[in-house]
Amino acid sequence: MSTIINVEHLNKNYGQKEILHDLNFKVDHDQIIALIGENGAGKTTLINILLNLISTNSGTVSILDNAKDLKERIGVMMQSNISITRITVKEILKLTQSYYKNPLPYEKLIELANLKKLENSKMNELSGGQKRHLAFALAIAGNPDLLFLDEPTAGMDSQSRTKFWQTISTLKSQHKTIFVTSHYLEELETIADRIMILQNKSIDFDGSIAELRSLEGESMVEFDSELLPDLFKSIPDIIDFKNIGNHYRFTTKNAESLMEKITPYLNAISNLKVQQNSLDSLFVNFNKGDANHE
Ligand SMILES: Nc1ncnc2c1ncn2[C@@H]1O[C@H](COP(=O)(O)OP(=O)(O)OP(=O)(O)O)[C@@H](O)[C@H]1O
Repeated sequence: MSTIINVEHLNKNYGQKEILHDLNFKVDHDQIIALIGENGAGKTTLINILLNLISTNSGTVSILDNAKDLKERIGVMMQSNISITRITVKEILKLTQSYYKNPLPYEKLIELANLKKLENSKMNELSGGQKRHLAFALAIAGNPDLLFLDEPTAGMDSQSRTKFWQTISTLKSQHKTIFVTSHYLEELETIADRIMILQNKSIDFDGSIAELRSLEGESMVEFDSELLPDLFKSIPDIIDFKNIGNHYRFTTKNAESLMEKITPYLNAISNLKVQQNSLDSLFVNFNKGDANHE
C-alpha cells in the first residue's frame, strides 16, 4: 500500500523566524493522527504546507503519492469558519458535491455532519458551532481518503463533540486517514492511533498514547495524609511529585511499586485515587521534561 503522507527534511521560516526545523515523518492508511502542540507551535503552518497552501523553505512533501486526483481525495476543515453567504446549507452542500466524481450521498452527508435540522437554514443564520458542522460537511462531501481537521470541535457543544468523534471513528473504520489538531486533548485521547507532539520547531514525540505513557508515566496516584513528605521521597519510578499541604500527587511509571511503598501507611492515608495518566497531563509532563533538558 502507498504512503498517505511523506515528509522529508521539511524546513519553514516566516521571514527570519524559523517555525519548522527538519521535520521527517510518514503516515500510513487507516490511522487517526493527532498533532498537538502549544499555541504558535506551528501546527496550522504544517497543515497548510501539507495542503500545498504555503511553500516550504526546503524539504519534500508528498501526499497520496502525488496522485493525479489528489484534490478529489482530500478533505479539509480549517480553523477559520467559512465565509458567510445567504444560500442554504442544502444548496452549498449540493453545489460542493457536484464538484466531485464520487461524493457522499446527500442524506448520508447531513446525517454524518449532524445537519438534518439545518438543511434549509441560510449559511449566514448559523451559529458558530453550527458553522463548524457545515465546515465538516463540506470537508467530507467528496468522500475523501485523507481528511485534515484543524481544531474541528472548537465552538461545538459537548453533545455535538461526542457525536463528531463518533463520526470520525466511523470514517476511520471506512479506511479513511485523519490528521487532526486540537487543544481538547481529552477528546483525542481515546480516538488517536498516533500522537505527534510539535514543539521547539520539530516533532519531539511520535507514537501511541501507550508509548507516551511509558515515557511520561502510566499513572497518577493522589491521596491526603498528615505524614511528612520525606517518607514518600524514596519511592522508585516517580516522574513527578507534588505535595501541597496534606495533599500528595505522584506521577509514576509503576503504580504497583508505589502502592507497595504506601501500603504500610494506609491507616494514615485518605482520599486515595489511582488513575491512568490523561493525555493532558502527559503533554504537560512532556513539556516540563523538555524545558528541564534545555
Ligand atoms: N503568515 C504568517 N507570517 C508570519 N508569521 C506567521 C504567519 N502565520 C503564522 N505565523 C507564526 O508562526 C508560528 C506558528 O503559527 P501556527 O498558526 O502554525 O501555530 P499553531 O500551532 O497552529 O497555533 P494555534 O494552536 O494557536 O492555532 C506563530 O509564531 C505565528 O505567529
